[in-house]
Amino acid sequence: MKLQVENLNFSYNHHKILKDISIHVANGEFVGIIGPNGSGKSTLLKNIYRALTPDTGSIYLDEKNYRNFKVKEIAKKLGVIGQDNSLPFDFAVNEIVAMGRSPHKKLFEGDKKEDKEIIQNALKKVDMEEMAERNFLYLSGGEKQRVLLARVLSQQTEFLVLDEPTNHLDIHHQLRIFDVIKGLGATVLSAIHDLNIASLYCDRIYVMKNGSIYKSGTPEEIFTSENINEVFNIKTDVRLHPVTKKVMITYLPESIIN
Ligand SMILES: Nc1ncnc2c1ncn2[C@@H]1O[C@H](COP(=O)(O)OP(=O)(O)OP(=O)(O)O)[C@@H](O)[C@H]1O
Repeated sequence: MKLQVENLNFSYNHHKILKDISIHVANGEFVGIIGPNGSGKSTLLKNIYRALTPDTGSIYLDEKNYRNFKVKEIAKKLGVIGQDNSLPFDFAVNEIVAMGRSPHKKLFEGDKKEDKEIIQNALKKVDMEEMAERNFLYLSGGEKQRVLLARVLSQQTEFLVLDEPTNHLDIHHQLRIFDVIKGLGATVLSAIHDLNIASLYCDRIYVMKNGSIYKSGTPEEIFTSENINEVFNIKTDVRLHPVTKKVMITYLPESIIN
């Protein structure tokens, strides 16, 4: 499944937020979006997962214009994790994960054996099997995030749009979730704050600044000290890690290096 966004513009109350955005994600590619707070990452993803409607521009999924997809058709193809997981879900964890199966079913169709296995497997992947019967409302922020990830895994879509999917997770679960997502072989577009995580997992990265695409390229091309300084106004030391063979960024804050 591939995505193409062409010349997308979006405004909130006549205030232009996204300016002429064109991006593409190839089939099976893992693409990150990085950028400072307020640069427009979430707004772009919301336009892509149809929570917002662009002012102008086009979005294509496998060459088909988005406007020509029915809602259920999109839900079979596109799994989404938004930024806000404080949803008022008064349901058990396994019921929420089961919701991921609904695009694949008819109205009022119950869970088959195959659905139950998919749900169980999704819970296992995010380490939430033990909490399957717990009420979602009373979970910690990170546990809620893992449940919503399990829901999206149970949806079994070819394309995932993720808005900082691990921002509430401890480092073990961050790596575990990204390993799981990477292992799916799905097409992924994800906003990521942690530059080292982006470097580890992304094939390609778009950098956003002030509502525009500032640069795009491989992690090696994007993560230079110069680029990071231009976008985030910080000093860094960047080198290729001998074990991961990925670019690793060490932050050099003023109070520590002086
Ligand atoms: N509902 C809204 N109404 C008006 N302006 C909004 C709304 N939501 C976001 N904005 C503004 O749009 C701009 C882009 O916000 P967005 O959330 O897309 O940034 P972001 O890059 O995802 O930031 P962060 O890294 O903080 O999550 C910001 O200036 C923000 O204040």
